[in-house]
Amino acid sequence: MYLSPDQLRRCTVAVDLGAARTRVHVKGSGLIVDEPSIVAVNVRSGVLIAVGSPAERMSGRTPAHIRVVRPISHGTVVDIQMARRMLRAMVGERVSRSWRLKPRLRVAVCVPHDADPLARRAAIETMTGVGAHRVLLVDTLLAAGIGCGLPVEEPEAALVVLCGAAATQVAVLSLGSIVAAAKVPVGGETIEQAIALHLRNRHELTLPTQAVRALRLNVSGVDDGTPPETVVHGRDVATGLARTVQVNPEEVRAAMQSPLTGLVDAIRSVLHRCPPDLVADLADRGIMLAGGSALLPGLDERLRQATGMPVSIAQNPATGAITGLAALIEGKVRPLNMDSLPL
Ligand SMILES: Nc1ncnc2c1ncn2[C@@H]1O[C@H](COP(=O)(O)OP(=O)(O)OP(=O)(O)O)[C@@H](O)[C@H]1O
Repeated sequence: MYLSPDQLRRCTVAVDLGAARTRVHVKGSGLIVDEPSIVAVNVRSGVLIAVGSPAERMSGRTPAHIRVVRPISHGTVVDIQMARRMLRAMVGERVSRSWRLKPRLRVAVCVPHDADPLARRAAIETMTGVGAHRVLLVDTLLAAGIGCGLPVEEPEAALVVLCGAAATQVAVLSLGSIVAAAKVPVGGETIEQAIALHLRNRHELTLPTQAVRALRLNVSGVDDGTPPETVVHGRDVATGLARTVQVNPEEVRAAMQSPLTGLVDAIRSVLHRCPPDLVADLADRGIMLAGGSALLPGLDERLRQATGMPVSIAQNPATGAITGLAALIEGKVRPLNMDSLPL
């Protein structure tokens, strides 16, 4: 069964429910939401206290009656009620009401390539709960391929590596379909865990999640040369007291490298499952990196060395999937028949 371009063009809203960020594009208005997929809720009263960035800042700093919740995990809605409340709050009461009043609102949603029927159903129920009359599911990898400007509708191979927060998906696309794909549990969050483990072992320091993220992003911004040491504040593993240490960005970079081995293996396994003609196409075009974690320092170089193929980073890697989905509903993509995702 195929999703025709016409079916997608009748959608008004495109949604990417990511483990790290939720993105909503409304036809004619553009990207109206790009926020962390996090809510803070008062467990006594059930009241939503904060959504998106303000809720993220509360993470790890809340009293017992406030819980910070991530309703989406690994690209799958794990708490439908909370995901609906989060979406309503993010788009705003006025837009949310107009969705509910629209009698035939059609929404296109990205779902991971390997989403099982439960995960697909959860995405549909989340959107019907915020006013969607019909929900069309589009493979995130196809959307990302389109969003990165790859010619996915042509009879030639395009290799997209979508590096998200919790996982990385790899696919070879041709003729609007996925020829071979793989998913590995490697992403921005895995890298942060590796850095946290390194700091614990090397400096006997426990760092809050947000400090690890800041450290990683700090290191990402450092060009080659002699990077300055970074001062980090955490809790001493032995004494439990606050302590400050100086961390060399080079050691952080080194700690970030080990989880990436799984990524190279996934690319190799996808290429092994492709017909030789398609693999030959990729010798010139190479690998397209998308997703927020595509910006990890040295990732492109590491993949270049491991595969011997050219590697490029999408212009706006983090918004690749929503850009592609938006192009589909806005009718900006040349006609292509895409595999629809069965329920
Ligand atoms: N400049 C940067 N350097 C390194 N990593 C970054 C940068 N900007 C964002 N990231 C990381 O990218 C990840 C988020 O990427 P993205 O927005 O593609 O995820 P998502 O679509 O929500 O997740 P998933 O695809 O796993 O559901 C986070 O882990 C974030 O820390």
